[in-house]
Amino acid sequence: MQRRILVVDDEPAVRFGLRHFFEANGLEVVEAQTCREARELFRGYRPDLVLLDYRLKDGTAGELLPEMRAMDPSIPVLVLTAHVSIETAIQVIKQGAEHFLPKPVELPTLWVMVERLLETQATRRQQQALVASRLEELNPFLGASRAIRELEATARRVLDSDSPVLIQGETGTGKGVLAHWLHVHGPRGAGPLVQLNCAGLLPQFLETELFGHERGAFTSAVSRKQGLLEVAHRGTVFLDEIGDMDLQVQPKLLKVLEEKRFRRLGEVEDRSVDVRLIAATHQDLAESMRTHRFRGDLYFRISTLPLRLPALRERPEDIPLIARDLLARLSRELGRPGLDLTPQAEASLRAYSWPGNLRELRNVLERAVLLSSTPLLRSEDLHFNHAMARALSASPAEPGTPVCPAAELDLTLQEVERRHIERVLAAEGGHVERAARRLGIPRSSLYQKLKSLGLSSKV
Ligand SMILES: Nc1ncnc2c1ncn2[C@@H]1O[C@H](COP(=O)(O)OP(=O)(O)OP(=O)(O)O)[C@@H](O)[C@H]1O
Repeated sequence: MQRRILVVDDEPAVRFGLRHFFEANGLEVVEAQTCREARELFRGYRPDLVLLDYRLKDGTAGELLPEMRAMDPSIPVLVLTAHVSIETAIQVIKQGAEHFLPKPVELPTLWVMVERLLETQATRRQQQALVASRLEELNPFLGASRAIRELEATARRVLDSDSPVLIQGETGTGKGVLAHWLHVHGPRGAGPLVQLNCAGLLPQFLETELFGHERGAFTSAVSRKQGLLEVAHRGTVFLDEIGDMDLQVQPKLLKVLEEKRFRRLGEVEDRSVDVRLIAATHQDLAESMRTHRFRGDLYFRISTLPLRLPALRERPEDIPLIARDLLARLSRELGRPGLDLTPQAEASLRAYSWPGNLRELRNVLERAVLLSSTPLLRSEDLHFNHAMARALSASPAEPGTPVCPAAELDLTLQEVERRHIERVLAAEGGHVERAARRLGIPRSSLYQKLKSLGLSSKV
C-alpha cells in the first residue's frame, strides 16, 4: 500500500522540492502551508508521517504537536527548522516529535529517518490490526437476556441476505464485533472484509478511500489508486460511524448500493462491484435525517435490516457471564490463571450503569486484574467512573421546566462547565473526540479543560 506523508511548510519552494523527492521515492504527498490547513489534513487524511516546519504563519510546531498527539498519537511527526536552539529542540521532543532536523536538510539523511519512521508506523498499525482481528474471536451474543437472544435470532436471519445491515447501539456495545461476526459467518466469509471509520474524514479523502482515483484526477493523484470498494469485491465493506459521513459523499454510496456501480475519481466509465454493506453508528440516524444531517434516501436504503445492540445496563443479568468470559481471556493474555469474582464483586458489577458498555467492563476488569495481587477480585478492586455514570443517568429536564433549576443558580460558572462537560462525556461514553465535537471545541481544548477541572476522560 502506498504510504502517505503530510508536508507542512509555508515556503512553496521547500514544499515543491520535498514533494518531488518523496513522490520519486513512491510516497503519496499532501501539502499544507499553515497550522490550520495542517490540522485539517491531519484529521481528515490520516497520514503515515508528518514533516512539520517549526515556524508557520499562523503558529508554531509547539502549538500543533500536542493537538496532533491528541488526535492520533500513533502518527510520527518529524520537525524541521531553520532556527535551532537546544531549548527549542528539547521542547519539541518533549511535546511528542519523533525527531528534530535543522534546515537546510540533507535529503539522504531525511530519507533514512523517513524510512525508519514509516517502518515503525507500519509495525504499530499491524499491532492495531491484530487487536482488531481479536474482535472476530469475541462472541457478540453472550448472555441469556431476552434482548441478546432476540438479537442473535435476528442476526442469524440476516446472515445470508445481500441487503445492507445497519447496526446501532451506544458506544462500546460491540458494534464492530457484531460486524465481524456477520462477515465471518455469512456466505462472504472467505472474501475480504474492509473497514473504514467515516468519523472526521474530509469528504475528498473519504471519496478517494472509498472509490479510488485515476492518475491525474487531482493535483496530488500521481498514481492510480484502488478504492476500498474494489478491494472489498465479493466481500463486505464495514462503514463505522456512518452517521458522520459527509452529505456530499452519501449519494455516491447510495448509487453503489442501488446499482452496484461506482466510478473512480477522474474516470469516465462506471465499474461494477459486488459488496455487502454493514454500517454502524452510535447516533440516532432517524433524528439525523430529520435535522438534514443524513439523507433520507440513504437512510431508508441502509436501514432495511436494522440490528440494535442493547446497552449493558439494559441486561444486567448477562454481566456475570460476560465478565467471567472476559476474565478467562485476560487470564490467557496476562498469564494470570484462576481469575474470578467474589459474590460482592459480581453484585457491584451488576449494580453499576456502564456508560461505556462492554469496552468499559473490559477496562475495569483489566485494571482490577493488573492492580490486584490475588486472582479472586473483590468489589474494592473494581474502580468505577461514578461521576460519569451519574452524569449519564441525570434525567433530562422536562419540557417547560426552567433550563436552570433554582439549586443550580448557586453554582459557579466553572462548576456549571464541569457538570456540562461530565454530562456530554458520559452521553458519548467517554469518547473525547465525539464529546469535543458535541461541545463545539477542538479535542485538544477539551483535554486541557479536563485537566484543569481535574476530570478523567477514561471510561
Ligand atoms: N461480545 C463481547 N465480549 C467481550 N468484550 C466485548 C464484546 N464486544 C465488545 N467487547 C469489548 O468492547 C470493545 C469495543 O467493541 P466494539 O469496538 O465492537 O464496540 P463499538 O460499539 O463498535 O464501539 P464504538 O461505538 O466506540 O466504535 C472491544 O474492544 C472489546 O474489548
